[in-house]
Amino acid sequence: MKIFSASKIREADETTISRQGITTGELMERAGTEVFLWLKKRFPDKETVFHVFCGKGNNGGDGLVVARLLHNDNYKVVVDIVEGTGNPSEDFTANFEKLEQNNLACNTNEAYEYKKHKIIFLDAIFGIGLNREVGAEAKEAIQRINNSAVKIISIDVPSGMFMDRKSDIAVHSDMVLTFQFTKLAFYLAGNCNFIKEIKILDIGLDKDFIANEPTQFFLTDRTEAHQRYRPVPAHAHKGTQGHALIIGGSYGKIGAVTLSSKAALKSGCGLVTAYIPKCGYTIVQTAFPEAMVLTGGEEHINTIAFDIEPKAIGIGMGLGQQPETQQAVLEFLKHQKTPMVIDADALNILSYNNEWLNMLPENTILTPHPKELERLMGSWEDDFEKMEKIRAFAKEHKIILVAKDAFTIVACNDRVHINSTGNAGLATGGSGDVLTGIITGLLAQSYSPADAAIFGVYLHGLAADIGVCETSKQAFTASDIINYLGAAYLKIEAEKAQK
Ligand SMILES: NC(=O)C1=CN([C@@H]2O[C@H](COP(=O)(O)OP(=O)(O)OC[C@H]3O[C@@H](n4cnc5c(N)ncnc54)[C@H](O)[C@@H]3O)[C@@H](O)[C@H]2O)[C@H](O)CC1
Ligand SMILES: [K+]
Repeated sequence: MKIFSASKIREADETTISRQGITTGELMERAGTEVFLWLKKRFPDKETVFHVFCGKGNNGGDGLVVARLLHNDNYKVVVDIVEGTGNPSEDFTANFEKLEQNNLACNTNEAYEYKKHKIIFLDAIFGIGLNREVGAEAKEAIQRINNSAVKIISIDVPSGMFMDRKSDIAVHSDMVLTFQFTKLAFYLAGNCNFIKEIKILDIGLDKDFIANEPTQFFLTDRTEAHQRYRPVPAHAHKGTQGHALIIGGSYGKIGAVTLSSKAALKSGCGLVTAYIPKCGYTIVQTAFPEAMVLTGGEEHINTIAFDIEPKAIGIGMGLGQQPETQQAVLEFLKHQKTPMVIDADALNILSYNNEWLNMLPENTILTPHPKELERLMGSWEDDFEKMEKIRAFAKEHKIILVAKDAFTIVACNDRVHINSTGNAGLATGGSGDVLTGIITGLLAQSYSPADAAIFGVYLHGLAADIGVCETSKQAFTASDIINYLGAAYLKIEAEKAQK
């Protein structure tokens, strides 16, 4: 799904208004109606009290439409107009006048006579138009909302959240009902306390505009994942499904390379060879009998040489950083042409030798966690700068950067793909090793590097989303990601079959 900037969203609005021959007020009515219908379905009990906080811009206008529709449908509605939210917009004013015509009073400050659990706060103070720091009055309203113990639903965006820079204070929403497009700011680590759940409401913006307008940002949702997914051909055999080579491991870290190798095979490739130091030979052969094993070095890898022809290579998991290993990795990378995923210690070795980055074959995939990312490309001030640096870094070195985080980012071909699956259960040792294995396995199956990275990250998160429902987040382990890969594939198959 495309992610547009606030200015592109405004353009989508204007195009829709002109192509569909409607007024801005009619579009606002449509947006408000979608919110109303969603609320009505979710909260059918007419004793529900909706306390609507409205700013004076168009987001507040949406709030007024919702308040009126709820009131006319016999819900209990309280409206507060928040001061210090700019000059009233035309459509805000028009809807404000309609409140009175519908006998709905504002700012009555009535104490609720209702039981607390039936109150919902609707947040319509600011939308995508926030363009300066929030002033005292709006801040007070945001704090009042946040300090309440009731359910908070934001219209379009949590009020106070900037779309293009770091936000200091914003509403902590339980649910954001956002119009037509998801927003980049929703996925940034610094904004994680502001949103629990997102629901995108279709308000009928112009389809051609959406399809044709370019953007650099995408959400890897179900549709994007399905487009990249490649079912196993009916006449496949192990020779056609690709051979993955996983290079890593050192004394005490053979588990990393074992996990990675298993994940590669479970992602669907035909054959897996693990290249490890000798100390791991019996461990890998025993723990993972499906793998073939090659060795180099005793307790750490000191040379990388083989006469097999893998279709993809994953390197770095549990590798260690012994001087001999560093030398072996650099020598190896120098001559590589095979599609490759570079992770963990192999990444660290690269970051001490930054000039080597330009020698990597085009579209090599790098999978750093935040600390490894910082070592590679330096630090960042905030999430927006981080995103920009990731994009520029991938472009400069002609590589694919998979920046692992709560919402993992894949930067490739001057585009940024934000993943939508996964959960805190993935914050567990070895989950990165599994991801590298999955991506390498997909590469071996002839997925393009971009598809392997984007779909691999999605699949990894989906396995965790399915898995934690049965294991809990606490008890979920990296091995569980591998165990639930099958369920993730089946879910994708079932979704595709439903279409
Ligand atoms: N396609 C859509 O998404 C639609 C969106 N709608 C809604 O419209 C808002 C955007 O409306 P806009 O009037 O541009 O902005 P806001 O309501 O977010 O508020 C801007 C308002 O507030 C002033 N302002 C900005 N920052 C501050 C500040 N820190 N302190 C005080 N005042 C501030 C600014 O000058 C404006 O006056 C979008 O989010 C949707 O909710 C349409 O209704 C339907 C289509
Ligand atoms: K809002």
